[in-house]
Amino acid sequence: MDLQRDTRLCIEAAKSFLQYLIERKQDGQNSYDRTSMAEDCLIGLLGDYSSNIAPDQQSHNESFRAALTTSAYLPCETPLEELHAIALQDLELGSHHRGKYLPLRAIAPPSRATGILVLAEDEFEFPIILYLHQQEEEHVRKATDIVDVGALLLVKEPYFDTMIFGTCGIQVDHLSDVIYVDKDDARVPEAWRSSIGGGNEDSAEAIKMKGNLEMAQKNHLQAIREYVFRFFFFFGPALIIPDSYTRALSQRATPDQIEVIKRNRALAFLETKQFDAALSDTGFPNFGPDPTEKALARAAKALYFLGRFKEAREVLKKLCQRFPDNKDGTGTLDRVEKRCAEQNTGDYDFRFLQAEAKKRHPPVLDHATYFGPIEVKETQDKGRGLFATKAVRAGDLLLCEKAFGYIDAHGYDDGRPKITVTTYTEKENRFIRARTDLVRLIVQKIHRNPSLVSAFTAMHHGSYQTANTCVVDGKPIVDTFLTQRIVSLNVFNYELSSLITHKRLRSMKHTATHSWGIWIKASTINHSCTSNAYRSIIGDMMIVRARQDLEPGTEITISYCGSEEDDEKIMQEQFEEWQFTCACAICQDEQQTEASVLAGRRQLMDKLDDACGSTSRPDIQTEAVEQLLRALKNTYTRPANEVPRMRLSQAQLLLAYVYNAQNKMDKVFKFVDETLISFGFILAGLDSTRVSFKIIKWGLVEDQHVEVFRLAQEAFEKIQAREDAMQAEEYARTAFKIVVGEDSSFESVYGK
Ligand SMILES: C[S@@+](CC[C@H](N)C(=O)[O-])C[C@H]1O[C@@H](n2cnc3c(N)ncnc32)[C@H](O)[C@@H]1O
Repeated sequence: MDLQRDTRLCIEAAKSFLQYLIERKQDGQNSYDRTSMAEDCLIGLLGDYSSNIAPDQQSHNESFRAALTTSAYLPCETPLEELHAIALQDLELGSHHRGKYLPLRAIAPPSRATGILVLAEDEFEFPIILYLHQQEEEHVRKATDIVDVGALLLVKEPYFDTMIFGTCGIQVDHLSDVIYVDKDDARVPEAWRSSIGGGNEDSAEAIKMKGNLEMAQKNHLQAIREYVFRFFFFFGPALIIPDSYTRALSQRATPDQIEVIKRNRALAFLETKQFDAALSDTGFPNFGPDPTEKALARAAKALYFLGRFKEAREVLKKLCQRFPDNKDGTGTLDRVEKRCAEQNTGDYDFRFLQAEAKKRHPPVLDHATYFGPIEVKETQDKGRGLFATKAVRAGDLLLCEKAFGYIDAHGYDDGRPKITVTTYTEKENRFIRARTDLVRLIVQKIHRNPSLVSAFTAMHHGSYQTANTCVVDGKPIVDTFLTQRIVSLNVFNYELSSLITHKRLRSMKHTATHSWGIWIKASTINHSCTSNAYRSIIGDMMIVRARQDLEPGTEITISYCGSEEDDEKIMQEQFEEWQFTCACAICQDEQQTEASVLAGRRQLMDKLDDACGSTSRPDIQTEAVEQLLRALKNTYTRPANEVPRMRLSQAQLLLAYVYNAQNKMDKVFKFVDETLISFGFILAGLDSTRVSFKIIKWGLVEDQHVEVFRLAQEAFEKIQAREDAMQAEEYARTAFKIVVGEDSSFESVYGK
């Protein structure tokens, strides 16, 4: 959020609060003490908030909260009925008031910072700033829909602390720590009940009608969203709140009325992405002997969004059977059948996925997750890991997983307001913003859908001590700090698709990662610099393919940070974020090699870079480069198929191209061979022995290998070795499939 805008919002909120105080003062409703305290509070808020922002910083942006997060603390695990009320004057600064709850009433309109700021009072009319974090963004739900003037809330185990503006207030970091209540709630102070006016006289039917009216008022938007919902699988702003129906259900009603109210509320829950609750309101799985069309249709939708495609299919079959005229039934059944097929076989229409990823913003795709021959097991020293359950070949699909949470940071460049902390660079900024948004997205998702909590919280979270309870007051406990930790240890970032990355690398352009996501199963894969699997991306679908032939029981590994770094120190620094030290063959070899040898290798590498980097291909001093390569090879004691030497490959490939241009075919084969050997491949048929071309062992396939195999193909064609050329082309295609995730786009990049 733009600081200027942020400040303006605060000032506006503060002004309206001051106005409110003045009016109350004029009405004789306010004691002087209280008003002056409120004013102090505001002066603190406005003064510190705006004076902290130097004018030259105002064009910069970012999440204050991201930079100034409080130390982690656990959410409240105690049911409300076991907590005791506390008043503001009894709060201690810097304390989490365990065992207590604080009833508050909002007394000014809310404003947005990275969360929602609202001025509230307790029953003794003491004002306080309440800072609600992890709330939905304004474009999803208006702040006034969350907490407007007059809203009553109970803050569980309130955390009273100084805030970023230098004033003090109540920080609510965990969504489950605040409960919004009705004026009828027994815990609402008596004074507020009477001031708000009479009890609830509306009948269930009357309140239901109100709910229907709310729905009807959104008719136009609703129609649009229904269209989007069906065809683009994307929700627009969640405007319909199921509260009226919930209130209606708390009144006396006949079973038929309850049935109807629940069905209506199911739709409202669907609209607000509360799929568990929607499903429960439809009656699923026991619809009774005479299920209604709406109950079946809504249950199927909820199941679809929860990824429970097989159950959705059964419900839809029932819907189509009983209500053959239902306009959604057959179409949705077709779609569900496709998801079931994807889930069972991993048979995706990848061309379609690529097209969808380009078209959708954000590129969140409508496809099912496939898990191939894999299982999660404990490793000896790396926590859990993913293992192959069957023999697989290089290029085989191990999994294709839809993201649990996904953020496309493209929006930060133009459309949406930027947020930046001035002490962070632009790149770090994007990084912080994306993570902050991803945490909020996940917190919101699991808060709304308790059935998803356990899979997410089982993800690796290092030494973080989690709460002992999962559910309190009938709602899932959502620990923001645990979510932050899980995101930081498991997040990956990408371009829109690996196909785009591949094309960019091919044309020597820089790649730019914009998207951040969490993939639950894929996150069980441990790192190795000599990994035997490769992850690629299409929109929010992560694809993991075998990079080599794998025996059953082999631990599947991927590289967390690319293989271009071969400086051990730099590599290990990258792992600090994940809190481990890599002990793969490359890292071990670096550690065991004498410092003088490493220094000599670095010097030779610099010379090699100079020899290759400054000249255009035909001008390269081939003999000098070959000599440097020979000297470099002598600095390694173990063979390349055990300890790959990726950095040598660039010069080797360059030589292969130069010799190809000079039609020195023996040299072409030699340097194609050496390029691949540097990546750990073992090959036959690329030397003077006239055996057929064959990969005996796949190495660490990377994007450039598609070109390497195509060069081999061209060279074989030149010497009329057709079968070997065809074999090389097949390898090029397999390499493409591994790095891009699919090979249906191969021709679009390389032609026929
Ligand atoms: C994305 S998780 C991988 C799955 C994790 N092992 C689990 O139990 O869920 C990343 C964490 O796994 C561990 N890890 C991954 N690769 C490792 C390696 N090569 N050596 C040691 N620990 C590793 C580290 O604790 C790291 O923070």
